[in-house]
Amino acid sequence: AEAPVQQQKVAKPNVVILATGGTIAGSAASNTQMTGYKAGALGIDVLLQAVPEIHKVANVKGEQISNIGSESMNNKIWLKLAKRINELLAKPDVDGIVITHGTDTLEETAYFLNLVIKSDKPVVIIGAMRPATAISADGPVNILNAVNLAASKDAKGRGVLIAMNDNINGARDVQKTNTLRVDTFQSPELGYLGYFENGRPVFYKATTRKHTIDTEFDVSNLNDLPRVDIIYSHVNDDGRMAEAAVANGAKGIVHAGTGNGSIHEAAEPALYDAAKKGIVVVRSARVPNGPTIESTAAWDKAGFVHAGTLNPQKARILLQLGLTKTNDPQKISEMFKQY
Ligand SMILES: NC(=O)CC[C@H](N)C(=O)O
Repeated sequence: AEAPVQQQKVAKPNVVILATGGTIAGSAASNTQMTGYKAGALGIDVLLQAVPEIHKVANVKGEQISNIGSESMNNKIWLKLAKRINELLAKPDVDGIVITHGTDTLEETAYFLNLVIKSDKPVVIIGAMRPATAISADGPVNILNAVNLAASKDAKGRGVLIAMNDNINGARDVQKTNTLRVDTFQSPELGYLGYFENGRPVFYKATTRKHTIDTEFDVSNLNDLPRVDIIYSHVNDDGRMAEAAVANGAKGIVHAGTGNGSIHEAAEPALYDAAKKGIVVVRSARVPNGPTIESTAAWDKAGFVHAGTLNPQKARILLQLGLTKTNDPQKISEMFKQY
């Protein structure tokens, strides 16, 4: 006799949510309060209780990594987070990761993880602009979209993704572009990778830059990262900040220059001195859009690296990781062309 037709039960994907703090876990005194609340006040369990729908999509587990305002993010939490993600994704029964994070430095954590996670499984970062206690809080829908994305096979191999306000941005190109609005995360220069269409992630583009399993960076034996300072140029810049960076032990300096990464002539001597001491200097731009490219000036001769389309805070991360491998500006310059 023929065997009865069996209903094939498709197992739900397993997604782990790692909570680090931020407005998404923020609590205010009233539901009309949109600023001045306490970020990182609510634990992971409270966040997940607000979105029971996620359990239809995936088997979800939560872990608390930290509970801070992301303006206070540091190397220690970054390394803890990266090592935990690598450990989890190495398990065959973990299919994807969602990280909840404050929005202030979300783009930095995203790019850091994009360079050090050793798996092609989906890693999604989200935050919120309105505290969890607010009317029309944006956290819950971002959590639902993020779990959909982390559970999706389509999200594999695309690098770390940011899922906020129904858009999918890539870690390398995303920026917080507005201090208050919920549509703050954009990739103004290079565009979104995709959108959520009725909760379903749909991709239209992919980055050409190396990430995750294709990078040379490995944090598994690191307990700290090299010190890199950012110096923001302006009228009357006189190089004192560059001197202070050197005096405080910077191994690298990112110069957020005017225009196409220009340096004030009064600040040049301090930066040339830094380069002579073996400190790697990267020229980036305080202008929000457009690449920082090579120059005909003495800057290239001095070995200053140009940041391309990375903004100063992202250039800083690539320089930190580059310095774990070499302090040869030429080799670091190659990294800025690849990542
Ligand atoms: N919207 C936010 O998440 C900002 C809150 C806080 N400053 C943080 O980044 O954690």
